[in-house]
Amino acid sequence: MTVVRAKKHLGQHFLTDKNTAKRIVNALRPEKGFDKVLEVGPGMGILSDFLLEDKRFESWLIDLDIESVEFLKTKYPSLDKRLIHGDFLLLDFASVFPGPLAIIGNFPYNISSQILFKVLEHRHQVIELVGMFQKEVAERCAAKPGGKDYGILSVFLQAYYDIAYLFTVKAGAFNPPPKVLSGVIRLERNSIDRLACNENLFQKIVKAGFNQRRKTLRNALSVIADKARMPNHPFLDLRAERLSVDDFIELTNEIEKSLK
Ligand SMILES: C[S@@+](CC[C@H](N)C(=O)[O-])C[C@H]1O[C@@H](n2cnc3c(N)ncnc32)[C@H](O)[C@@H]1O
Repeated sequence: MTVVRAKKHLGQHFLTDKNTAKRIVNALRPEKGFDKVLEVGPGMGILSDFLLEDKRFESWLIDLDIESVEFLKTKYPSLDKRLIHGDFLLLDFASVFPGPLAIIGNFPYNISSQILFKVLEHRHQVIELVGMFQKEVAERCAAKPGGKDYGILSVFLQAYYDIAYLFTVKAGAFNPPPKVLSGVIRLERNSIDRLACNENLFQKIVKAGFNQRRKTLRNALSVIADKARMPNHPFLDLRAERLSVDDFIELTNEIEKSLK
């Protein structure tokens, strides 16, 4: 079988280390309630080999690269409609996967944030994600309050998912090797009721707070409402990076009350 030529614009760095591939697939926890797994960007199938062996769930693959898809068609002739040629970012989830599912991938790093925002958009279906990102992005997802990595992506993701940083992968595990280290993380959907607040206002507050992250929240949030209408709450004297997700929820509820 000829191999797929690595294309830079598709973020193609093929993992060659089978042990790493196995560790990524083994990090899935179907006992959490999914029976379908969608692999984003299977490339030449190093993760798919392990996924398709696992009979606890049904695996689906989507790749944007026609050369990869042709390669995988020959490699896994029985996959049929479970091998999709298409753009994950444009995938109409509801029509292909009506129920709960997990997402896995050694993701193309050039579209990491878009992948994560797509997952957030479909958070009611995506109950788990296991995958590899550029190490910095993986660290940002899992970051705790107080550090420079903690930002909008961390708060939005952690509002809906419990996140664990699993392990780091060196550039030498890929062909061609990327210029950066990689990190594998797992996102698990947390309790649906956690976000007991006005989600729209929550998102506005988080965005405004981090957009001017060196200012106290009282100053940064003046784009949302006049300072005089803000509650007298101690969180407003802090910078956004000091607040946990639960603190942001509490603040959202306080601000909503005082704006009524
Ligand atoms: C980093 S490579 C990983 C390939 C393979 N999983 C591996 O571990 O060797 C990323 C893969 O994502 C695919 N890809 C890039 N953009 C995509 C998109 N928007 N939707 C689906 N797949 C995409 C690329 O074609 C490539 O196969």
